[in-house]
Amino acid sequence: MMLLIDAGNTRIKWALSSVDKAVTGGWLQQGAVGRADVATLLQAWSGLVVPAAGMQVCVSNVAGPALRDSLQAILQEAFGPRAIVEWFASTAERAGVRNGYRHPGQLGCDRFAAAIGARALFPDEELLVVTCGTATTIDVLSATGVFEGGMILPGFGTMATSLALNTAQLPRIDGAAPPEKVFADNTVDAIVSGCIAAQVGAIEHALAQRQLARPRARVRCLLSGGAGVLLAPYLRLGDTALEKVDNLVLLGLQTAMNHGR
Ligand SMILES: Nc1ncnc2c1ncn2[C@@H]1O[C@H](COP(=O)(O)OP(=O)(O)O)[C@@H](O)[C@H]1O
Ligand SMILES: CC(C)(COP(=O)(O)O)[C@@H](O)C(=O)NCCC(=O)O
Ligand SMILES: [K+]
Repeated sequence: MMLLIDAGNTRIKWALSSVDKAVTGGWLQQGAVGRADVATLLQAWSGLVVPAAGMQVCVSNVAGPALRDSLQAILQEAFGPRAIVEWFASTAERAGVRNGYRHPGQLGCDRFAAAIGARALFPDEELLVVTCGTATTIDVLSATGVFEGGMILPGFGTMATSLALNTAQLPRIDGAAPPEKVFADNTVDAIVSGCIAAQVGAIEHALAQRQLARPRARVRCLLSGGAGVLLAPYLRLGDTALEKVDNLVLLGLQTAMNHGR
């Protein structure tokens, strides 16, 4: 049994996985909580049955040291010394993915995990790995498993919130429905439409740049993260296949754990 944890800047996602190495995904249980509700994880995890050999835990945390301390305390309280915890980190190579960052440790460990998960799902394919969370990241993984590099931009929610914070007249748009028209006739729809355009535009631009650089290569685009569902219907990727994948980071942690260091 393995407890996999993806602590992002907005939400903490987790899943309990069996140790059957042949299976990718196949969660026994899963959940997600907002960062402010991290304490509620104690209740969720205290009920888990701990195997005799202990509970293997793998955490990807990009949400800072305070959240790490909270998670550490919760894991300690839930499992005590029976928790065997790995704090997943970006390294030069893991589970068949080579990290092309100049300083490998600087790459967000969620991005490295997502790349490992992507390669487990589509081995030997060139992939554009897009994660639409607090930030949107757009990363290129070569068919030979090299994380070649990527882009970071404000995520959909972060973009919209920054407008509300930095202007006098623009409201927050939390939970707004997708707009009926691209060129909107009201403020909320205009913000949503603009932020969708920025996100979708960045993804399409990234794909076009990759195709310019390698015209004959086939690329598959993987879309993950909280805002992925909102954005997917607007993406126009031509011949490029689009796969919506839940929990790419958790899949990557599972793959990395099964692969060993
Ligand atoms: N139902 C939804 N519709 C649109 N956007 C959503 C929805 N749920 C979450 N989001 C967006 O997803 C982002 C959080 O996604 P998540 O993958 O949990 O981020 P992180 O990994 O950074 O914690 C928020 O910025 C929010 O904009
Ligand atoms: C880019 C990120 C903020 C994404 O975080 P998220 O949206 O998943 O909360 C995170 O991967 C991070 O802090 N990266 C470190 C810098 C880098 O990857 O280059
Ligand atoms: K992200």
